[in-house]
Amino acid sequence: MEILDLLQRRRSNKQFGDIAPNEEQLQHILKAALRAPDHGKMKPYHFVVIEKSGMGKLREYLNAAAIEFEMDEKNAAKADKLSSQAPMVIGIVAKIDHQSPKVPAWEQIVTAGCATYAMQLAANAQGFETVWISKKWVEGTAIRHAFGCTEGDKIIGLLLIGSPKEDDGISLAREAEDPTSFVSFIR
Ligand SMILES: Cc1cc2nc3c(=O)[nH]c(=O)nc-3n(C[C@H](O)[C@H](O)[C@H](O)COP(=O)(O)O)c2cc1C
Repeated sequence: MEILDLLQRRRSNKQFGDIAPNEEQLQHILKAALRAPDHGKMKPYHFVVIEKSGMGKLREYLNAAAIEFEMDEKNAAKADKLSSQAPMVIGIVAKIDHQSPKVPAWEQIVTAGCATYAMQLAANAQGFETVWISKKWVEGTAIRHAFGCTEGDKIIGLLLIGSPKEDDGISLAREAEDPTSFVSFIR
């Protein structure tokens, strides 16, 4: 796929087939993350790859969060379902140095966000659907512990990745959007 076409028409999808990226495809995804713009070359992130065999554990962490935050039935059910939606999940932890004299926390979080988006695009480019999920669950004690978070860290997302549900390739927006109303110029 043409890179500009992907950039202009990518979309998220919560429906997945059974196939996860293989080792080589996963490496491409992770290597894309490492080239996110990064003030001070801090690499302020950590990625936790959850494969099919680890989904039972992810389910435990998310269910624990539902209890911890006293979620209503609807959200508890969503938390329970999340681990069965995609064949691979990558957890993204923003490893924030709150003492950095040069790079404020917000810049480090943006870098982790750019890394996440780079992973989405690298997955799309290899024929995989993705969706970035966060919600309150990612603040749970169990998942934070499992992801190796220290106090100042923030889990910014669970990136669900998998093959398209149907055999006809990844879903894309029909056409690029018109940016006119989001742009001004100084000339
Ligand atoms: C930081 C972040 C957190 C998100 N968390 C959720 C979420 O918890 N649940 C959800 O349905 N979508 C969430 N989204 C939005 C989806 O990933 C997706 O972008 C949205 O459904 C719009 O689809 P599109 O990417 O095709 O425009 C989040 C996006 C970002 C950037």
